[in-house]
Amino acid sequence: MKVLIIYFSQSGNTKKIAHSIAEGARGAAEVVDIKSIKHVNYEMMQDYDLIGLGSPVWKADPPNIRRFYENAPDQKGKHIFSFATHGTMPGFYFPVVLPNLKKAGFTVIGSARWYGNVVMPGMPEPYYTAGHPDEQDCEEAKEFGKEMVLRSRRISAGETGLIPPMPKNDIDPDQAVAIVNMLLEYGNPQGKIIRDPEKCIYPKCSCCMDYCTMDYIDLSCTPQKFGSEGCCCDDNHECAWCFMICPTGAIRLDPDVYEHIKPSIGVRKTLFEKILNEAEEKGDFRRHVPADEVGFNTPYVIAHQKHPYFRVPPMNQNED
Ligand SMILES: Cc1cc2nc3c(=O)[nH]c(=O)nc-3n(C[C@H](O)[C@H](O)[C@H](O)COP(=O)(O)O)c2cc1C
Repeated sequence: MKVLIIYFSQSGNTKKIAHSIAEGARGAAEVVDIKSIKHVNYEMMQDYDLIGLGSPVWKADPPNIRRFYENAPDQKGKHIFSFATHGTMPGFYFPVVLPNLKKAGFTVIGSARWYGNVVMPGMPEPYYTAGHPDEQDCEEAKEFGKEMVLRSRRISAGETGLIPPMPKNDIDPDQAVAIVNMLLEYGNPQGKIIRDPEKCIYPKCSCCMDYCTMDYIDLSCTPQKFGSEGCCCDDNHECAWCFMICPTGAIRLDPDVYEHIKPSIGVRKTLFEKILNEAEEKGDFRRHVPADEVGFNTPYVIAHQKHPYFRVPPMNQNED
């Protein structure tokens, strides 16, 4: 059996889980390849019997994952499993992603999710889920990878009863209201993203262009293109990665990041704590950061006041 694991990962959590899943799958399948979604096309998927598709949770699904399944040609029953990493509110991911994979013609044979640290300009540092994915998460991911290969084989051999039902849309009402409100927000809730060409050192650096989830940036053309609007980014998917990884501070949020995040500090605290306390009681969440040490007074970009706020490796050094 040939398995292809495809992932999108901004801050590295999903990539770590994807590699653990691949390691587990290698114990049961002949060939297991792993690739970032940036390096995958539909044609190459035809060579594989089983696909694994993973990403972080962004409200529901990140826009590049949505683009992947919405544009996919009919997959004629090809087996797929879905996996995700997330912060406090994973609720909408599987109920949105799995039916869409089915609509694209995949047979969805399983799904699993793990907690991951959250790196966003205005989110607490440390965050509640810091330390995840940890060793136990990776062990679980290995098991999951192996189980998916074995399940795919058995389903192909006729045990179609092993195909799990589509998830019920039974999200906790508080979480649902919070997520729906986020989805309805107009523009980027973290602020409009603006690039100052005077401070930009392109072509010496092309980080923002290489890492843009939506390929919104092209600094090689004239006039240069930056963001969803061409001259700035105001996409409501709440990404601010170019701002986080720019080494020179050429990319800023408008209104100014400090002014922007001040009013939102602590707004979601009660909800986050309620959700995580319940998850902890159910044994779904293991804390590495005690609740009273979560950095609500030190949002990420205040805790890390140096550029880049988050260091990414040059794209060509990414082995997958
Ligand atoms: C733009 C953005 C939106 C996010 N939205 C959610 C969300 O709605 N629910 C949630 O639980 N986590 C959310 N997160 C947290 C990520 O899902 C979490 O940090 C994930 O582990 C990141 O994975 P990565 O390191 O592979 O990028 C969001 C993170 C970002 C950057």
